[in-house]
Amino acid sequence: MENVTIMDHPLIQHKISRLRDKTTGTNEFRTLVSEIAMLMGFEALRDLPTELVEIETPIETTKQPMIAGKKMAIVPILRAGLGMVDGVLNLVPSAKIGHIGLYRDPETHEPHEYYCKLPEPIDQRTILVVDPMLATGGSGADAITMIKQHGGKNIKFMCIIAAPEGLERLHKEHPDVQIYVGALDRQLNENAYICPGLGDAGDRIFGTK
Ligand SMILES: O=P(O)(O)OC[C@H]1O[C@H](OP(=O)(O)OP(=O)(O)O)[C@H](O)[C@@H]1O
Ligand SMILES: O=c1cc[nH]c(=O)[nH]1
Ligand SMILES: [Mg+2]
Repeated sequence: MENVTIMDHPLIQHKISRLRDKTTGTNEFRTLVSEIAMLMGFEALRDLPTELVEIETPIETTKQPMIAGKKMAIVPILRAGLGMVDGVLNLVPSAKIGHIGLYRDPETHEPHEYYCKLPEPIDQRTILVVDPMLATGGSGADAITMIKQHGGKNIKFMCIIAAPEGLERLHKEHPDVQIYVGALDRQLNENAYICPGLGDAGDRIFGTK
């Protein structure tokens, strides 16, 4: 699929396997989500624009590449996306952060919006939307639609685990968005949870249930 990257790095795979284990507690779970976000972010941001900047080394003056401007936004989908923000911020400490609040109705599995605040000027930023889980794809697709309605253009989406159904939906509704997936799982179950998955990412990050 064009614009879709499935991570195959052994370090990422190992950490995702640790996340799946139901005996992994909140503390380790949070750390792993943050580490995976950083490793995936490294790949997702490989096309960040650079510009040549004059630098004086102890030997001579030279022009060398540096990240152009400070026009990046990380946009977590609340709540679970929050767990991925720190990891990406390690890579781009000056990034601005937007928030999109969506929860999935437990019966219909449809996403409901409850918050949206994005950094301006959103149309000039590289936007990295983060959410650990892409299940039916409804939340991811709606979040990207909201960002586009606010003027966002250059959008990437990064999730740790995706179901085939969600990946297909997101790609179909937003073919322009580059999608980065840590692991592509088998299927959704009757409650629209990802199998084998890791359970409810938000509950495991925040210790709720
Ligand atoms: O692809 P979808 O079928 O839309 O499902 C994925 C969404 O479900 C989870 O959020 P949830 O609604 O549990 O909210 P939470 O992060 O507050 O727990 C997850 O973090 C995604 O946002
Ligand atoms: O498997 C799933 C599906 C949606 N949201 C989650 O947190 N986990
Ligand atoms: Mg949840």
